[in-house]
Amino acid sequence: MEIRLGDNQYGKAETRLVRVDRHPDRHEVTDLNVSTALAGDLAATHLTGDNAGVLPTDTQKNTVYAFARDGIGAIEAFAARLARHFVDTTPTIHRARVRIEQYSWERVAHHSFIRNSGTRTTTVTYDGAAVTVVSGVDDLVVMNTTGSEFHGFHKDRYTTLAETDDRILATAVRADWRHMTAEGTDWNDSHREATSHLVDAFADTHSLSLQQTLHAMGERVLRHREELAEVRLSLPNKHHFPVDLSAFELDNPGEVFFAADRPYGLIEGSVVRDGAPEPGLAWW
Ligand SMILES: O=c1[nH]c(=O)c2[nH]c(=O)[nH]c2[nH]1
Repeated sequence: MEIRLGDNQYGKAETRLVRVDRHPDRHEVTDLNVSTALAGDLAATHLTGDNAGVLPTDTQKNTVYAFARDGIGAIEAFAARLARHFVDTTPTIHRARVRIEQYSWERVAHHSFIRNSGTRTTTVTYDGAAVTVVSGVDDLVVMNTTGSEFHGFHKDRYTTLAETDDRILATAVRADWRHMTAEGTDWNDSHREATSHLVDAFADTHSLSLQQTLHAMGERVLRHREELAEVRLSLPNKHHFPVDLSAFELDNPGEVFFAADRPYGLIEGSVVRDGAPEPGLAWW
């Protein structure tokens, strides 16, 4: 019986990096969580413990901090710089994936900030030939207090869910969108616009299911942003159940809800532009 080493990768997960840009009139904060993953000729370390081809994860972490000394810029560009460096300067490394989460700080005074919810994300991969860029958001919490229905669903002997023509629809959006190319895009502008299209579509869509809303959100982004090829969405259905107040001889005309945190429906899907380039390493 042959047993072989399968796919593998390694890196430093969740390097926390904060950079302060000190301008005379104001400070700016860049607050990141950076994860690197490298793959290549790494059989020796797995099979015999020969580490000659292993760039330590500690070095990967140090590289993140050292590169930040020159400035960070858009996280997509910073991730691409790191990914290229690991592959182009380490003979055994043939692929790098750099994932960055950026926490949002809003300046309220010269050097004072409030942290906003919602995280900007990117995943950049490089295989020595092509850079693939995915941008996104995570934990973008949105709610519609009406304009959402859910009825007509399949029922079997275990179904107890009541049909509704008016419910709260709330979710914490995770969205990842794949760029057509790695060059020529204003990353900050593209990110701001794509995020605002997602939110607008969530707000504007009269929803018959969260699945329908998911499709509307992805479609809205692709219709407006020609630099994007595909949007993948993961939408937890943050259920809000009307509380039965009849025991207290009170009615509840859609005003008092129990906000459940689990379990939650998890609605996931992708919306793709016809004829877009193949994803390559985008989702690796
Ligand atoms: O928008 C919804 N989609 C579902 O698939 C589903 N299932 C469920 O119980 N509630 C909902 N809501």
